[in-house]
Amino acid sequence: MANYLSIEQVGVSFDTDRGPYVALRDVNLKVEKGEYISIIGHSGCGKSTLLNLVAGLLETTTGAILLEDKEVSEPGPERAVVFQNHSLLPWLSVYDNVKLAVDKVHGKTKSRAERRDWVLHNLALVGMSHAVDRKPGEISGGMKQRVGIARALAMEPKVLLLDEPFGALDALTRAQLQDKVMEIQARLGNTVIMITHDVDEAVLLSDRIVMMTNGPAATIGEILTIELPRPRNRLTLADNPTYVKARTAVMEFLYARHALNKVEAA
Ligand SMILES: Nc1ncnc2c1ncn2[C@@H]1O[C@H](COP(=O)(O)OP(=O)(O)OP(=O)(O)O)[C@@H](O)[C@H]1O
Repeated sequence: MANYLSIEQVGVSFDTDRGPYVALRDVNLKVEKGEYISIIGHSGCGKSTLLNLVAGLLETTTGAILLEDKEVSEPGPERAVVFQNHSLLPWLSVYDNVKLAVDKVHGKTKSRAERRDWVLHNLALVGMSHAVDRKPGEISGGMKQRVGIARALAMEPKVLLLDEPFGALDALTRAQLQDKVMEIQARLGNTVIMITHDVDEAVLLSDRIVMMTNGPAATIGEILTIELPRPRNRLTLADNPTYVKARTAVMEFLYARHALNKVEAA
């Protein structure tokens, strides 16, 4: 099968006052359609840089990113991003925030009524039907994040890019939203790339966990395949040997083999 998303020999170097800073070097990754990939690594290793490259928000210095054999060179609705700090427009209602994206992407292909149904359908998917008329300032952080996910899904992206989507949420809301995303992915078969700092989140949600080495010149250190059947249930997995083993492997990578030394971490 041809590669769906292919990150080939990618390197990124930033110009800084002190000369070029090589953030990423020799990053290679092939992602299959429908895969759920997590990227984990210490702060500053280049996770967001990698995600921004796939989003087309940043250009590679070397190498290329191909989606269905087409080189990624700019942002596009086929690669929708959900950021940690929900980027909803505060003066628009929940409905209008999603509608804006739907009009942009489906303005020419769907009728007015179809677009309205599509906005409502995606808000229902994330469990937000009850708050369509509210403004972002009137809903919780978890609800805002749901709207951000609905907005991204409504664009029917080939790849959904999640940059620490649950990072700012309390533990309970986080768990609820993780379950929601798993449920949606099971239903729609989205291809997802998610940045996380949370080992349990990575193991629970992913088909594969991409573990990054520390910068400068960070790269993929190891890729761990999570052989757990779906649907996955956080309660029954807690003492599942495969789960525990995967969790330990990620911890070992991050805190033993690629631990940040105290000077770096300071
Ligand atoms: N525009 C830029 N100019 C210069 N250096 C940059 C730029 N963007 C990122 N960097 C540097 O590149 C490295 C990778 O940054 P990036 O934000 O991708 O890391 P990260 O792994 O996502 O970090 P975190 O987990 O803290 O969000 C860091 O050292 C950062 O300081």
